[in-house]
Amino acid sequence: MTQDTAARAAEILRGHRESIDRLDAILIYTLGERFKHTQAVGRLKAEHDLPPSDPSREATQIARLEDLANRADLDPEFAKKLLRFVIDEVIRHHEQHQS
Ligand SMILES: C=C(O[C@@H]1C=C(C(=O)O)C=C[C@H]1O)C(=O)O
Repeated sequence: MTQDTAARAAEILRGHRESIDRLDAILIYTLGERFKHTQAVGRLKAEHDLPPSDPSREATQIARLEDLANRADLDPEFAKKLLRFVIDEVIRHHEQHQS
């Protein structure tokens, strides 16, 4: 590899990493906003004696996310695992609201 091609590759890598950093920030802020709403849902459920989890709502979301993932060129299995991970954390919060 010449010095020129190495410098060009380094520049391309830097550009990708800047984009990755911006997208990571979007992911974190988006998750923060999502958790604000789910915390409000958790308080509402606790006030009205509703169960922490809602499997039928989850099934609808998983089907929707699978479709979105396919359209976004994202592995649908990964998208489902990610949503499951997030929802499990939300349910844990809801259980804490009820105790
Ligand atoms: C947020 C809710 O509570 C739980 C968490 C969900 C989520 O994080 O999307 C979905 C369904 C519920 O199991 C809800 O009922 O809407």
